[in-house]
Amino acid sequence: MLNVQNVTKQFGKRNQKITAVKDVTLTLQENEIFALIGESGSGKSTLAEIIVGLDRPTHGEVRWQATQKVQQDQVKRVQMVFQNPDRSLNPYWKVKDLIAEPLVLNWHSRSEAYKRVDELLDKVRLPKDLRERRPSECSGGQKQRVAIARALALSPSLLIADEITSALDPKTEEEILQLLLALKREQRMSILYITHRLDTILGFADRVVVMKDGSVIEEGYTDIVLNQPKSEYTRALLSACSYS
Ligand SMILES: Nc1ncnc2c1ncn2[C@@H]1O[C@H](COP(=O)(O)OP(=O)(O)OP(=O)(O)O)[C@@H](O)[C@H]1O
Repeated sequence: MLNVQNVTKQFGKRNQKITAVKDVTLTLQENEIFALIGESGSGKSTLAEIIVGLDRPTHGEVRWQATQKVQQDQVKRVQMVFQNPDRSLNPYWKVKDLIAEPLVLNWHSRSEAYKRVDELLDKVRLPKDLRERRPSECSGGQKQRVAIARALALSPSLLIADEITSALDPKTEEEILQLLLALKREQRMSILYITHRLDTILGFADRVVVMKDGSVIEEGYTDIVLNQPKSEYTRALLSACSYS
């Protein structure tokens, strides 16, 4: 579905360059959950922002279906949910307006957009009475579901979830993972799931890429990478989260 081809991203000026992503090549398939794993600073968010079109690579490119370059319009095909809903959701807006916003920005009338809000709340298993609430009147898990509903409004084929469960308790985290699995099944969408915790992805992600210092260290089917890690780095990540 999408190829990331030799992508490198550097920040900073000539004598103080930081290479956040180094020559990364990977392919995302249709209808799969693809996990991007690595410790803090390994380049996961930078790569995600390049895929979603929020940033441009210094070298390399992102291509859809082997032929099309990512363009402005294709940003609709990929939507991103961020770690902290308190930063991504406007606190003064009601849930119905937060979810309707991408539709209104894409030429739907407000009444048409509001009609879709109930359907989107349903998709993320939230009750309709949440429509009139503001983010401060929702729990952390509910806020992430609102952010997911908003991301689903434009029916993307790829959803990027960047550490979306890191502020949630284990039970709510598990519920969000189950929701993503259901969305993959029901919407036939792909999900790029970014986390630093390897233990959350078994039985969830189909494939995994392990990143370190901007480079891909290891890649493969999740159960194989977790049960037979090839690199020392992956083994260390596994023992850090006491996976056995
Ligand atoms: N806008 C920027 N300007 C300069 N350096 C940046 C910028 N964005 C990221 N970096 C640097 O690039 C490297 C990779 O950062 P990135 O946020 O992609 O890592 P990450 O794996 O997502 O980390 P985390 O899990 O902590 O979010 C880090 O060294 C970071 O300091």
